[in-house]
Amino acid sequence: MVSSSSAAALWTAAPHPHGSCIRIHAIFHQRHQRRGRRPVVVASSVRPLQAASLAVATAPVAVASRRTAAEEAVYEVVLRQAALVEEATHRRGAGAPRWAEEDAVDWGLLLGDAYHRCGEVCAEYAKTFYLGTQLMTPERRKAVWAIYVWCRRTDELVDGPNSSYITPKALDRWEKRLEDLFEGRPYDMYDAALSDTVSKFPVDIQPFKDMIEGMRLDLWKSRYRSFDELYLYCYYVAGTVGLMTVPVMGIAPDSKASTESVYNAALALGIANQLTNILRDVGEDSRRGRIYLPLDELAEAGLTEEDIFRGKVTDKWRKFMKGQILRARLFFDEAEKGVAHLDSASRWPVLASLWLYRQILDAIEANDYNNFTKRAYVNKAKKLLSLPVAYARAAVAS
Ligand SMILES: CC(C)=CCC/C(C)=C/CC/C(C)=C/CC/C(C)=C/[C@@H]1[C@@H](COP(=O)(O)OP(=O)(O)O)[C@]1(C)CC/C=C(\C)CC/C=C(\C)CCC=C(C)C
Ligand SMILES: [Mn+2]
Repeated sequence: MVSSSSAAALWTAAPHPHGSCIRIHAIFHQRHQRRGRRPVVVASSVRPLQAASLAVATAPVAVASRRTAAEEAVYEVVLRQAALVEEATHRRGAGAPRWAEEDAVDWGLLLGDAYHRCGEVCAEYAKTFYLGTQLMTPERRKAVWAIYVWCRRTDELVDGPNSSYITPKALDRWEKRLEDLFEGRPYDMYDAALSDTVSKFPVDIQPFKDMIEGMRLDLWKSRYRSFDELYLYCYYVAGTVGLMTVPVMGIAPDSKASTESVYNAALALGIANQLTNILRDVGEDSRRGRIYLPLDELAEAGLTEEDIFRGKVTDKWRKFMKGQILRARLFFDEAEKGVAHLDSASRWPVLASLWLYRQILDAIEANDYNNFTKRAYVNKAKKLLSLPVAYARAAVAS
């Protein structure tokens, strides 16, 4: 949660810069058909983990199972984003970056200031992550900050001090504003930074729209019947972040991995983070009338909604939690495999954030699965240590 002064800072209106008219054309399917590529068959090593991990509490991962409807929907976006990146690489090879043709307007000082403010917001809300961005190239660092700020603001709409005023209409307006900034018509300074970022990197608008969709869900949905439903929610609010950021962080030029597999790993990191968030916040969410746990799995474990509201740690609860933690760890494992394929300067912050988040799961165990009244957290010393350790690991991997 954030302080109201920070929230206010995020919402400060700023001058409307006159942007260039840069359009993102993310028409994966058309290109796909035009080039007569094979339909995409997802190899088991790169397919999302969702269906596989349904059986998490009882059996080893059954990777061969078919993709579910939610996975299909999410994977479409992964492919689209991957195709955009491949196209950008292709064009760069041909000596004509897509964005260079139209990027005629120099926003000069205004833009510098906009990015600077994004950095300040990051430093305030996410210190470790901010530190982790310091080794990235300035262009990449600024772009990740701009994406971070847009995500933070979007989350603020439904979780911040003004959340009680937020209606679906307000989210529609936020989405229109997103479309405008992708077309070079930013509304304020933070938007201007993102507008510049999406003109320079091959970022697709869909993950951003999907994050807003996740916030729409939060306005009315407080139960998830199955993991399939929960997976889609996690994709919307967190998996999308992976898809937004990989085009900026870059894939290592010498990586042999397919673009899709790197995106899958990025998606997995977002899902893992959100599942961890959910497991950490069970008590807090239940006090707001929300249960982000798959109801069918709760029932299978012999637990009811009442048990969640009562908040008593029982053996049934411990067993249930062990299964949920195992599933979150599987997603982290999947994500970790992808980190080595990122551009070397970007591995460090990603690895550090992965380790930090994963340690929240250890903390839940250390609290004897009492996530009703005890908040699982990673202490400052561990947080600080994660950066140099991740740095050393990332250096070894390059
Ligand atoms: C190949 C490979 C592994 C690439 C890595 C790709 C990558 C960087 C993935 C990032 C994954 C990530 C950090 C996801 C964020 C997940 C998250 C915690 C989402 C939160 C949603 C709502 O949660 P809730 O309301 O339940 O909880 P709170 O109490 O509000 O916390 C979010 C808050 C959505 C908004 C997300 C952000 C503000 C984070 C955005 C982060 C970035 C743009 C930077 C990511 C970069 C690095 C280096 C970690
Ligand atoms: Mn939130």
